[in-house]
Amino acid sequence: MIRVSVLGAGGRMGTEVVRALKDAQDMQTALLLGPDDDPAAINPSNTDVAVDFTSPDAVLGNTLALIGQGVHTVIGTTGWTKERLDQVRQALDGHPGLSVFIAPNFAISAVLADRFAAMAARYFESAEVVELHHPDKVDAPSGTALGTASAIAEARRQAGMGPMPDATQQPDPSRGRVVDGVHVHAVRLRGLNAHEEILMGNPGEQLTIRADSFERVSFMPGVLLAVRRAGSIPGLTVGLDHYLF
Ligand SMILES: NC(=O)C1=CN([C@@H]2O[C@H](COP(=O)(O)OP(=O)(O)OC[C@H]3O[C@@H](n4cnc5c(N)ncnc54)[C@H](OP(=O)(O)O)[C@@H]3O)[C@@H](O)[C@H]2O)C=CC1
Ligand SMILES: O=C(O)C1=N[C@H](C(=O)O)C[C@H](O)C1
Repeated sequence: MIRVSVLGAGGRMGTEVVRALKDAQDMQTALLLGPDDDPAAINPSNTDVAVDFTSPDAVLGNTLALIGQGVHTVIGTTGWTKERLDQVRQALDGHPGLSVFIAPNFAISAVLADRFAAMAARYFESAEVVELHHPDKVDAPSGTALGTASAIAEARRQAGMGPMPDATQQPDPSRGRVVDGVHVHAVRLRGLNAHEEILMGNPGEQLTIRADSFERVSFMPGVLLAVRRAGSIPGLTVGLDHYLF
C-alpha cells in the first residue's frame, strides 16, 4: 500500500484527491493537512508520497519542507517560476533518489492539447492562448496556459520563426500577458471549471485546439499515476507528459 499524505486536503482539489485515494486499491491516506498544520509532520515513518494542492503562496515552502523530510512529492499547485524551480533543484541536490514531480495540469485533455499545440506551432504565423476558469481561482493566467505559451514559443524558436504579426499601437492596449512572446488571455466566469483554447492562424485559415475539464475528477487519473510513479525519476520533473509519452 502506498501511504499518501495530502496538503490542502480541505480544498476543492484536495477533497477530490482524498476521495480518489479512498477508491484506489493500492493506496491509503496518511496525514491530511490544512493551512494551520506543519508540513514537517509528514515524514517517511508515516508517508511514502505527499500530494500538494494548496496555494501559489504556500507551495514552495511546503515543497522545501518535504524535501527536508525526505518524502517524495507530487504537486499540482501553481505559482512556479524558473527561480522557484531552481530553489527546488538546489534543495534536491542534497537528497539523491528523492523526487519532486510538478504537473501544471493532470488532465489528459490538457496534456494532449499542449502537445498538439507544440506540434502545430511551427506551421502558423500567429498563436494566442485563452484560458477560462471558475472565478474562485486565485492566480491568472493559469499555470497550464503559462506552460502552453512557453511550449509554443520554444517550438517557434526551434523553427527559426520571428515575432508574430501585431499592429497594436495604442498606449494602453488590452492584449493579455505576453509570455515568451505569446499573448495569454484569462477569463473568470461562474459556471466554468478549467478550460483552455489555443488559437493559431495563417492567411485564410485557423486551427483551434480546445481542452475542457468540466469536473475535477478529470485530474484524478493523472494524480494517481504520478503517485504510483513517485521516485521513478529522481530529482525534479515538470509535466505529466514525462509519464505518458
Ligand atoms: N495541476 C492540476 O491539474 C490542477 C491544479 N490546480 C491548482 O491547485 C491549487 C489548488 O486549487 P484548488 O483546490 O482549487 O484551491 P482551494 O483554495 O480550493 O484549495 C486550497 C486548499 O489549500 C489550503 N491551504 C492553503 N495554504 C496551505 C498550507 N500552507 N498548507 C496546507 N493547506 C493549505 C487552503 O485552506 P484555506 O482555504 O483555509 O486557506 C485550501 O483548503 C491551485 O494552485 C490550482 O491552480 C487545480 C486544479 C488542477
Ligand atoms: O485552479 C484551477 O482550477 C486549475 N488550475 C491549474 C492551472 O492553473 O493551470 C490547472 C487547471 O487549469 C485547473
